[in-house]
Amino acid sequence: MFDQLHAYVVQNQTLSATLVSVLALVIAYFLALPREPVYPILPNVPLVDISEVKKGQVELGNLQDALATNCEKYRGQLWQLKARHGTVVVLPERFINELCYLPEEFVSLEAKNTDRFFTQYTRLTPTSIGHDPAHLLHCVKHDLTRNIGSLMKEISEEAEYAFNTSLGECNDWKEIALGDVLTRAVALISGRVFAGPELNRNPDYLQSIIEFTFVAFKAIEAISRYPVWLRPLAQFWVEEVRGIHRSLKQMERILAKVVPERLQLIAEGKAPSNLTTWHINSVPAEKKRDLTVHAHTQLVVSTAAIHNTTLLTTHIIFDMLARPEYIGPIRDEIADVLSQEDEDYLKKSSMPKLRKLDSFMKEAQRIHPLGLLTFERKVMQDITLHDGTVLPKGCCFAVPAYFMAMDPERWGNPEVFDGNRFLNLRGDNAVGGKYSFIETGIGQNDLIAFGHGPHACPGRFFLNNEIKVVLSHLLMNYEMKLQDGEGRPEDIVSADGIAPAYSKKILIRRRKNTA
Ligand code: HEM
Repeated sequence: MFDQLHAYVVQNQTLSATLVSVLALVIAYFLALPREPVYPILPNVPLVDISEVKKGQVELGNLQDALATNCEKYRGQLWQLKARHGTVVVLPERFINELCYLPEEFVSLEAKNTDRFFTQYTRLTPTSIGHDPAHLLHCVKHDLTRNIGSLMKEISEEAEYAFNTSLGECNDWKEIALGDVLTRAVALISGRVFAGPELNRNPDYLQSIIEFTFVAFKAIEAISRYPVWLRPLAQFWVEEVRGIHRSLKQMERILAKVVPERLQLIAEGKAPSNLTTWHINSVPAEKKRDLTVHAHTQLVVSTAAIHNTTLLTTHIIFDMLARPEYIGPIRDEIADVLSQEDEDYLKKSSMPKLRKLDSFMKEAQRIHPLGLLTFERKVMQDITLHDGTVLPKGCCFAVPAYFMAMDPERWGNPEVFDGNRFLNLRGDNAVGGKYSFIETGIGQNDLIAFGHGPHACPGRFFLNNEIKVVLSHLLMNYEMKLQDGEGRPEDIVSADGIAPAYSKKILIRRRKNTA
C-alpha cells in the first residue's frame, strides 16, 4: 500500500514537473517572440486605407492611384496610408531636409528594412547576421565610387563580352527579350566589380547573384503569410526562407578558395581592386576570414544593384525605341566623345560630356520611377517637426517620389516625355551638378528617385557609369527597334513600383558599319 502511494506521488511529481517545464517553455517562447510592429496612427491626420483588397488583387497597384489622388487632395500636408504591411505617414517634401540629417537613433532606414523585410528570418540586412552595415556601406560609398575611374576598362570589356556572348553574330534582325539580355550583362559587369574576373563568369556565381533577389522577395512574401507567433518556428520549414540559407551557403562555398587567396594577395600588396578586397580590408581582424559575412555582402549588394539597374536600363531603351528621333543625336554625341579619347572605351572623364544621354536617362527615370515611394524610414524617438506635428516613436514615413515626379506644379508638363528636359534645365552645369542624372534634390524640377541625404543611393555614381557604358555599347554596335506596329511596351505597376515589361521582345541586329 505504502509502495503504491509512493509510486503514485513520484509519478505525479514527474508529470507535474514535466507540465511545469512545458508551460515554462511555452511562456518563454511567447515572451521571446518578436512583436508585430504596431504603427501608431497620428491623430487629426487624414488616413487613407488601401489595406482591404480582394485575394489576388495587387494591393499596391492601388498605391499609384492613392498617391495621385491624395497627394493632390492634401497638397503640402501630411496624410497616412494604411496598406497591408502597415501604416506609413506620407510626407510632403518640405519636411525632408529637417529629417534626412537626423541620426539613426531618431530615424532609421535599417529599422524600416528590418520590419518590412522580416530580416530576423530572411537575413537581408547585415545586422540580421550580427554584422555592422557600416562595412558594406563604406565599400559602396567610398571604395566603389573612388575606384570607378580605374574600373572603366573592365566595365567596357565585360559589356562587350556580355553582348557578344548573348547575341552572337546577330547580322540579321533577331528577337530578344530585352530584360533577360540586360540582366545577364548587368550581372556580369556587377560581378566583375564585386568579385573580379576569376569569379564573375563562373556560372554558379553568376546565377547566385542574379537569383538572390528573387529568392529574397519570395521569402519575404512567404514568411509574411504566417502569424507573428509562428514565424520563429515556420522559418525552419518555409521552403522560401530555407532558400535564402541555401543561397548564402552556396556563396560561401564559391568564396571558400577566393577569400584565403585574396588575404594572401592583400598581404603581398598585389590584391585586385574589387568588392571582395575592399570588404576584407574593411572588416575587423576576426571577420577577415569569415565566409558568412563576405558571402552575405556579395548577395546583399547584388540585390541592391542588379535588378534596379536592369529595370531602369530597360525603361530607357524602351523610351529610345519609342522615340527613335533621339537616337541619332545621342549616337553622334557618343561617337564624338569616343573620338576624343586615347583609348577605344569611355573613361570616367568621358561621362560629363554625354549630356544628351544623361538627360534622356533622367527623363526616363522621372516618367517611370522604379519606386513609387522613397526616403522610407522608421521613427525611433518622438520627433517634433518645424510646424509642431509630432511623429511618434514607431511610426514609418515616406516621401511620394512618384507624385513629385509627375506633379504639374513642379514640372508644368509632367505627362510629356522630353528627353532634352534636363539638358535644357542644366545649361552649362557640370555632371554631378544640378539636373544631372546622379543628382538628388527636392526643389522645383528635382528628382528624388535615389532617395535624399546621407542614405541616398551610394551606388548611383557607379550606376551612372555602368548604364552609360551599356547604352553606348548597344547604340554604337547595334540597331534596335520595337516589333512592327508596336508602341512602347506598357509598364507593369506592381507592389514595388513601375517596372518595364521585362520579357517583352524587341528586335536587334549588329550595325553594318561596325566590326
Ligand atoms: C536604378 C538603380 C538604382 C536605384 C533606382 C536605386 C535606388 C536606391 C534608393 C531609393 C535607396 C534608398 C535611399 C533612401 O532611402 O534615402 C538606395 C539605397 C542603396 N543603394 Fe541603390 N539604387 C540603384 C542602384 C544601386 C547600385 C548599382 C548599388 C550598388 C552598387 C546600390 C546600392 C545601394 C545601397 C548599399 C543602399 C543603402 C544605402 C544606405 O543604407 O545608406 N544601389 N538605392
